[in-house]
Amino acid sequence: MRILADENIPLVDAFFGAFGDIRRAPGRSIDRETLGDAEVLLVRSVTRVDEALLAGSQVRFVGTCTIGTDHLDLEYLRQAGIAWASAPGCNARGVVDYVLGSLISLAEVHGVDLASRTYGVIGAGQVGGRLVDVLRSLGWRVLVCDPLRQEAEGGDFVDLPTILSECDVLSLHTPLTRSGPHPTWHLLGREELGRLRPGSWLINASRGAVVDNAALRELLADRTDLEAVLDVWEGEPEVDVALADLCHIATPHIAGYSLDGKLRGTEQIYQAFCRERGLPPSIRLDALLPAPWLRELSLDAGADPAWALAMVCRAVYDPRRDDADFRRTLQGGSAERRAGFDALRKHYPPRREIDGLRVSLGREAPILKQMLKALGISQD
Ligand SMILES: NC(=O)C1=CN([C@@H]2O[C@H](COP(=O)(O)OP(=O)(O)OC[C@H]3O[C@@H](n4cnc5c(N)ncnc54)[C@H](O)[C@@H]3O)[C@@H](O)[C@H]2O)C=CC1
Ligand SMILES: O=C(O)C(=O)[C@H](O)COP(=O)(O)O
Repeated sequence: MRILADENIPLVDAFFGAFGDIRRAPGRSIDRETLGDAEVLLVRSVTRVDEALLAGSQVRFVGTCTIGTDHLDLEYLRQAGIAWASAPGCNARGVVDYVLGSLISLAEVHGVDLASRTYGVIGAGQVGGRLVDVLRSLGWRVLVCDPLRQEAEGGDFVDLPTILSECDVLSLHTPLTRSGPHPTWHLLGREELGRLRPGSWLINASRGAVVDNAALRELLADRTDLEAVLDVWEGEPEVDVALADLCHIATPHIAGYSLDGKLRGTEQIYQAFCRERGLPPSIRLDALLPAPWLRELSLDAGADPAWALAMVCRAVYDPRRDDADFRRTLQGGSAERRAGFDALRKHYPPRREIDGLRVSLGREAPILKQMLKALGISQD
């Protein structure tokens, strides 16, 4: 069997080597010619998979090692009878860790107690749902907007205008959709952005075009009370440099780039491929994951909880480093910036997820214990 894989998919040989010959190509340059006679196509989010790419090809299975599927033309795949799979939830924890790290940085700069803010999570699936659980377990007030879940489940959801009028922090976790009853393209357009509360913080680690980037740039230039954290950009790898300059944290679409999340993505596609072929999966990620560089921390039971939260989160992941790396790439011309965006993603350092850490407390400390539990951290 002939397999073509994005060169940035880790562990392709380990999981797919037994199935046939594997060729690799940069995801953005995969076209009809690169595809050749491949029967299996493994991609990440940067390859547009549609009729233009696949018509007349021999591809029978497409796997995207990502949560998002907006780069796949699912209707075409269905009509063409081509099996496909994505990796739901694979890197959700990494995105939650990114949001936590961003909040900690914002709180430090503004001298704000994170517990005093009201959080609005827009889109409460794998990522948003986990974020809501963590924030609520920390004892913070969280409002959730997810009209699809609201219609399906009823319950404790609010609409977008309520989020805009009541929340000090907005975090976007919807897919990018352009049709259907609740499309998300420019969900936060000029009008919605204009209704942000004074001193609001906006975090977008979903897809760039969920926010009108030009409108956000104009707003941030005008209203210095607002803060934005952007991991995703309209038109990436091209980035609106003026917008990035106005952001508190700006990163090149790496919010979900935990090592665990990336490897899980490959494993999930391997499992989906095995299911498709009626084969029992025989390779497990547990056996392939390297040990984390940091396994354990010890906290004194008398530590201040807000300080401890920041220390523990930052010990594992601090998005300020990614922000600094990214800003250096924004100095050059357009071609250099695009290359810089992709190079940072291709050579991303190993980053682990917070819930892989163990923390010992020494003696009883109920508030710290609850904080660690909220983060999903095991305690001795
Ligand atoms: N920056 C990054 O590195 C990453 C970005 N992502 C992006 O985050 C998105 C969300 O990921 P998951 O939570 O795993 O997806 P998911 O499909 O589990 O959840 C998405 C949620 O958004 C809701 N939703 C859809 N339209 C909405 C609307 N108009 N308003 C409010 N809610 C709406 C859905 O009902 C669903 O509950 C992905 O589709 C992907 O685009 C995902 C992983 C990493
Ligand atoms: O899983 C998703 O959805 C994401 O956004 C991924 O983190 C994107 O990773 P790449 O495919 O852009 O490497």
